[in-house]
Amino acid sequence: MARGLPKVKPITGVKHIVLVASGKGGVGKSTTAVNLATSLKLIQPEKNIGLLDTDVFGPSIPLMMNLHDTPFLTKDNLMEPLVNYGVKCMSMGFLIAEGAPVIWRGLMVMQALEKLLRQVYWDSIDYLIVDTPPGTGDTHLSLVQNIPISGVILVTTPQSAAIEVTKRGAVMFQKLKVPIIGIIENMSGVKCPTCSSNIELFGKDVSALAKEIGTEVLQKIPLQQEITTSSDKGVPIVIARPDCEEAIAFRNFGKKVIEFIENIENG
Ligand SMILES: Nc1ncnc2c1ncn2[C@@H]1O[C@H](COP(=O)(O)OP(=O)(O)OP(=O)(O)O)[C@@H](O)[C@H]1O
Repeated sequence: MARGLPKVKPITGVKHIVLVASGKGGVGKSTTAVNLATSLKLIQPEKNIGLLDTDVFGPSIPLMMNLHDTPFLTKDNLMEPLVNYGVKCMSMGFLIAEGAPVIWRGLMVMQALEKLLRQVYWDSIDYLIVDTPPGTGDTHLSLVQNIPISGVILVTTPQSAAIEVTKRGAVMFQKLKVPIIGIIENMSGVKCPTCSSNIELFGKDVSALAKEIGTEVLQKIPLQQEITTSSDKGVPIVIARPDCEEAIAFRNFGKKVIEFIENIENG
């Protein structure tokens, strides 16, 4: 290894780390991470699931998981994750006052990330889902250089602007030798409230991108108002309306992620 590069070191107690990333902001990355983590717990209740929010500037997990307390410290000065829906969560949002802006330089962001990676008492976790900031920046590079990552999920909307940056993200992860588990096509269409036909809002074909980067579209998630309203209330759609089409789609996606991890475990 070149001098000065950090060494990849597991997070104590954590078996598998899955990143959720997107090129563009606002495409539903946190929504995907939250519904994936809660789906994994619903599908495999015996497993321990963690959700780590590494978006230091715009943490969404406290709102989406309805967690607003400050973590306790263990006697070894490690932060105890907060738990909801059976998922252990950690976020910068637990450590700063709600609504307060984070005005930090890069170095401070890296120190915060180090804290989130190394000073959390996860105890024992089978799958740690890591929500990342939008784009491909310092945080992504630091994650890849510091912790072993089983795979990454790319989230995009079927819109040229989003697809283009997703491709750049994919190339970055490929260069860094992080396996791409697949793509989530979010807001993939909207159901007409009168005739139920699918309206393709953005109209681009994400499967072409998937083919180009040698992966697959794991799941299409429609644009559905209830995803936003339940998410804003701190209840992921897979918990709020487990039988709706979107919740089934998220669970289906969760099964594919489990399959991917089990394939790694079985060599
Ligand atoms: N399929 C969907 N249907 C309806 N609303 C959605 C859907 N996916 C996400 N949203 C809503 O869109 C908004 C943005 O979603 P989210 O915060 O998950 O995106 P993000 O990519 O993580 O954003 P950021 O760039 O801030 O990290 C949220 O209000 C969320 O509830």
